[in-house]
Amino acid sequence: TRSTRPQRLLKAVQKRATRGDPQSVISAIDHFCRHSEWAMNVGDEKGSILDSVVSELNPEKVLELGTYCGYSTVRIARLLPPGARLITLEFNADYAAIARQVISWAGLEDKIQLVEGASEDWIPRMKEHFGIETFDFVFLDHWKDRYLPDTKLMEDCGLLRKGTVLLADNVICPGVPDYLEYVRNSLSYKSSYFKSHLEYTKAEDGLEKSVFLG
Ligand SMILES: Cn1cnc(CNC(=O)c2cc(-c3ccc(F)cc3)cc(O)c2O)c1
Ligand SMILES: [Mg+2]
Repeated sequence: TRSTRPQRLLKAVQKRATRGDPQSVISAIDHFCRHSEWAMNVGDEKGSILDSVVSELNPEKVLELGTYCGYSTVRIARLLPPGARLITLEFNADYAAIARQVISWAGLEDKIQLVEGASEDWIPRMKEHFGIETFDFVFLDHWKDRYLPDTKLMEDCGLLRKGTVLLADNVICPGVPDYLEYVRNSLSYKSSYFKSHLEYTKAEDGLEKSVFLG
C-alpha cells in the first residue's frame, strides 16, 4: 500500500542527513517540506525563534506536547546541556514510530524520552512515573483544543514553578483562541507574541511565550 507522509519524511532524513548530526536532520526535513511535501513541523522560521527561547533559558527539564515526526524534539534536544532531559508526548502511534527513528538518526535518544499516549493521562503521572517535580520549559504543539485544558492540568498538578516558560505553536494558524485569551489575561502569566509564518508558507502564524509567575 502507499506509504504515509511521515514515512516519506523519514526516508528523506535517512537519504539526506548524516547519522548523529542533528542539524543535518533538521535541514533534511525542512528541504523535504519545502520541495516535496508540506508537513506540520514547526519549521525553520518559527524554529529559529524556538531555538532562541531554549538557548536563553538553558532548561534542565523540558516537556513537549505533540511530537509528530520529532522535528521540534530534535531542534530542542540539540541545544540542551548535558544531563538535561526532554519528555515528549505523542498520542498517535504511527507518528511516534517515525519520531523514534528520526530522533535515533539525530543521535539524541539519550536526552529524549518519547511517551505514547494522551497528554491528559500522562501529565498527572509525571511525578511518580518520571520523578519530575516541575518543568523549566514546555513546548505546546499538539491538538489545539488541548492547549488550555492541559495547561490548567499542569498548574493543578504543580508541574509549573515561578519562571517556567510555556511556548505555544500555531496561536494564529490553526489558532488557539481560548488558550491565548487565558494566558494573556491571567495574572499568573506574563505573555508575549512572536509574529512569524505558518511553516513553509507565507500565511501568518506565531508563537506565544508565557512565563508562569507562580
Ligand atoms: C493529527 N495531529 C497530530 N498532531 C496534531 C497537532 N498539530 C496540528 O494540528 C498542527 C496543524 C497545522 C496546520 C494544519 C493545516 C493547515 F492548513 C494549517 C496548519 C500546523 C501545525 O504546526 C500543527 O502543529 C494534529
Ligand atoms: Mg505546530
